[in-house]
Amino acid sequence: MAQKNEERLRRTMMFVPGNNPAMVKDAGIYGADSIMFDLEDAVSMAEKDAARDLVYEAIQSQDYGNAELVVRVNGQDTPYYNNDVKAMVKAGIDVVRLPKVEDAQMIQTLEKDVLAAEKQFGREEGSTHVMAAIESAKGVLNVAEIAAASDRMIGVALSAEDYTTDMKTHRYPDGAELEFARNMVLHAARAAGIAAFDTVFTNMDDTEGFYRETRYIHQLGFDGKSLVNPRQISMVNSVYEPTQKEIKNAQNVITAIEEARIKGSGVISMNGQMVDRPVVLRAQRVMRLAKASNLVDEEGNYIEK
Ligand SMILES: CC(=O)SCCNC(=O)CCNC(=O)[C@H](O)C(C)(C)COP(=O)(O)OP(=O)(O)OC[C@H]1O[C@@H](n2cnc3c(N)ncnc32)[C@H](O)[C@@H]1OP(=O)(O)O
Ligand SMILES: O=C([O-])CC(=O)C(=O)O
Ligand SMILES: [Mg+2]
Repeated sequence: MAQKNEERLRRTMMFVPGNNPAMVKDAGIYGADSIMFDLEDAVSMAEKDAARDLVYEAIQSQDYGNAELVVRVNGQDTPYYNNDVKAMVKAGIDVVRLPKVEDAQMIQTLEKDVLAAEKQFGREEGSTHVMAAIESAKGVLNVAEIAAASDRMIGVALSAEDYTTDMKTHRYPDGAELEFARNMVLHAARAAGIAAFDTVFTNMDDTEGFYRETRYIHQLGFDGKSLVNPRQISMVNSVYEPTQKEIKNAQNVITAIEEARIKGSGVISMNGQMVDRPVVLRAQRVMRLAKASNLVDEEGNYIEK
């Protein structure tokens, strides 16, 4: 079952077109934290039913390792939405990603439909998580209530291709057109205690632009990014990978606070720097990222390369 909380890293959520048998089959080999099968915009109208069947079969039969399995279903205003939700819950998907979410009511409808499908197909009630893609001005303005709309919510994602279209602009290299939306999505996610995902970057040849954008959203505090291509996974991971200095510092913080706890104190001084709960929480996140990047062993010791 999917982990809702901080324990699961969600740096990379890779779109996999649901109508492409080879991509669906091999999606697990690239090491994405989350694999997102797409039934929506990557799939033509004529292929909607075939894609749903293909993804359903793959979830049942393929081994995707530890990756979280997500499906982007078709929107609630389409004739495909109901069958998508039913089939994916029946298959045991971890997370249903609803596109073009504009208000909390849409998430409450999804929650009701997911619960009905869990009951119908004998799946554990509450085991299917959901997330929202924010793709319009209305969605951005309502993102705080959307993020808090259901206990099943694990995250909110900004979807900049549709969003910039709605805003009557397009994407520029400096990203100024996304500044407000990025900050709204991120703050809504943090206030609701769920993950924030930045949008896709679609120019496969612009590696420098991809790094620049990833460094920027990492600095803002996003958990990760939606991706369209396996080559983008290692680039995101390298940006999210902590440095040796950050790891050593995190280890010292965790050791020092543990020693302080034994002595009955919650706040200590380390090299002139105050160490309290927020510092410890940041250190624990650094160690989770270090472990996921194979930079430390099970005991948390740095692995010299
Ligand atoms: C705005 C939106 O809604 S975005 C979301 C919808 N869009 C998508 O889902 C698009 C997904 N991505 C793709 O289809 C492709 O990566 C493209 C079209 C962007 C680029 O295609 P290519 O240049 O052919 O990719 P590339 O040469 O890097 O492919 C290398 C390998 O990775 C595989 N691959 C590429 N993209 C993906 C993917 N998203 N998922 C799984 N496998 C993939 C290819 O099949 C290929 O495998 P092979 O070596 O076994 O033949
Ligand atoms: O969710 C995404 O990043 C892709 C997408 O649909 C969009 O940008 O409109
Ligand atoms: Mg979109």
